[in-house]
Amino acid sequence: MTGPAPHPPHGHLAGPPALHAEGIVKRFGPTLALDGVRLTVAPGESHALVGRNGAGKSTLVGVVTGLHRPDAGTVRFGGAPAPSHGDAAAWRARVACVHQKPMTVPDLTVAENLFLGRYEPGRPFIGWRGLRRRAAELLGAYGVDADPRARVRDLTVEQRQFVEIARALSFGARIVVLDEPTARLDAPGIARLFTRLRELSARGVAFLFISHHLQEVYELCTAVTVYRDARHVLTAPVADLARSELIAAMTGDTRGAAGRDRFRTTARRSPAEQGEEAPVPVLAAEGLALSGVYEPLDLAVRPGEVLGLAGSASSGTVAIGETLAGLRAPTAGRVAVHGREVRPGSVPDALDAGIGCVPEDRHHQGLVPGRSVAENATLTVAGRLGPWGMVLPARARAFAQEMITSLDIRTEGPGQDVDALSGGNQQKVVVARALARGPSALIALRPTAGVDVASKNALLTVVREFADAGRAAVVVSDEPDDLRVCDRVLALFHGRVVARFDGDWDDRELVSAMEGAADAVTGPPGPGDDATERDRA
Ligand SMILES: Nc1ncnc2c1ncn2[C@@H]1O[C@H](COP(=O)(O)OP(=O)(O)OP(=O)(O)O)[C@@H](O)[C@H]1O
Repeated sequence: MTGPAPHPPHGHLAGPPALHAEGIVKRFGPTLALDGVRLTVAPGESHALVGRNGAGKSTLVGVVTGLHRPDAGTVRFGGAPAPSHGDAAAWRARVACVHQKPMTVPDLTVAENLFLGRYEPGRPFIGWRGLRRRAAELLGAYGVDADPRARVRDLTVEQRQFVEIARALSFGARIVVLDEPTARLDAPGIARLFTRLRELSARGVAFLFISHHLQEVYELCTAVTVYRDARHVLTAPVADLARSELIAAMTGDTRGAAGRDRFRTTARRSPAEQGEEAPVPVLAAEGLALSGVYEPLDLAVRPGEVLGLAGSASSGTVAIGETLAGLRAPTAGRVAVHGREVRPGSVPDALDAGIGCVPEDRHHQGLVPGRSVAENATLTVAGRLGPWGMVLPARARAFAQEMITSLDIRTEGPGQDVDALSGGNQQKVVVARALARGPSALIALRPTAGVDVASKNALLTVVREFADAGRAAVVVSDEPDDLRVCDRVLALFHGRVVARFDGDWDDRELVSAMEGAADAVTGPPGPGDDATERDRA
């Protein structure tokens, strides 16, 4: 299926490619991150770049945005050679990148952010009124609904992304790189983003879209390029490529190893179905509440069980998971492991009680930069492996090696610096770390964010096996694919349980419950199933 670059979707947008990269080679020390790859994005085209964790996507983004100087190869914008390295303003005028992490300055206003780094010729002072007026015009021109006087920190993720896009386009860029732009948006936000991107495409703006969500690729993009192990594998019109072919190109496996229904066959362990008496829960919460975030909740996760907490960004599910793991103190209620009460809001006590956590923000709560994969994977067991600061390398390396294999972490080995791993592989190290101490209960907050489609299954299999060994797991996610590993799922909307799913469920019902369409607890209650909301009045 390798072929020439796809044609632009609309005849009137023909012209030299918005972006053309060819023969790009990039090394990081001994690692060959890009091995002679190419990429061509036509004007007005929405082009997806996909590949497994570590395939080289972010490195390519770095090369075409002027961040990394390639060791070989050429980059052209609209037919003209890329600016010289170091001329940041010239790069910004050609290509923009909207990262998962906002590049805007949170304490400045929208207007200030839009005109940051631009001087007005002949005017020594900034005219604030003029600035705001021009900001309003710019926002209007790109259909961005944000007040120029608002501080960027007060904007929603969605508004911030639009401000960044408007800013980039006003610099003259005709191609925008979107790196996992939907990661922190809920379903309506994603729909609005896509509508806006389609409008901009129709006006000739090209997009390079990096995503592990293949359904989004099919929804938004007209062409797709696949990289695998630092090489270009395929470029094709999205419409011509079946999902199975796309996954096969990413994994190099034509036998469909990344089958999505893997967990459907796993026997779910609802005691109700098995007619058993409910065993004593491993992890229990009673009347757990966080004022203004989620309402009082009882939970009981039994041995062998994976409980799902499903909900969008504002549902409170992440906060519940963080409370269970001691990252937040609840305003009411208690948490216990095997009947032992855990001190509220204490991570060390939660760890001692046997709770392991995969936090949502791996950059702040997950990894220690500048340390090896083995050190990071075993951080919480430092005490067991040896005195502080003297982690026994052999045991740490053995555990890390086991995790590298079972979680499919792409690294040169346990001794590699964690900073050198790709984003998805760093996430897997965070999962390893949560398991390092042999916890009884695992709390996994959006564990597969940034993880590629094949690695997702490896990771969810690890969660399933963790529970199957008689322990308990809680998976917080808004992705039906993640929730398939669960025995039962509670769907939350605005801090309240709105639906319960037991046994086999329909993903569409689950998604509509997360979007607030269901406002009743559904599904048969199991005996002793106390995972319902309390004190609703
Ligand atoms: N700063 C760096 N130093 C050393 N190696 C690096 C560095 N950045 C990336 N690499 C290596 O380059 C390769 C490609 O990484 P890259 O981040 O481009 O992958 P990716 O496709 O974006 O992956 P992901 O989907 O996980 O984000 C990986 O083997 C990675 O370990």
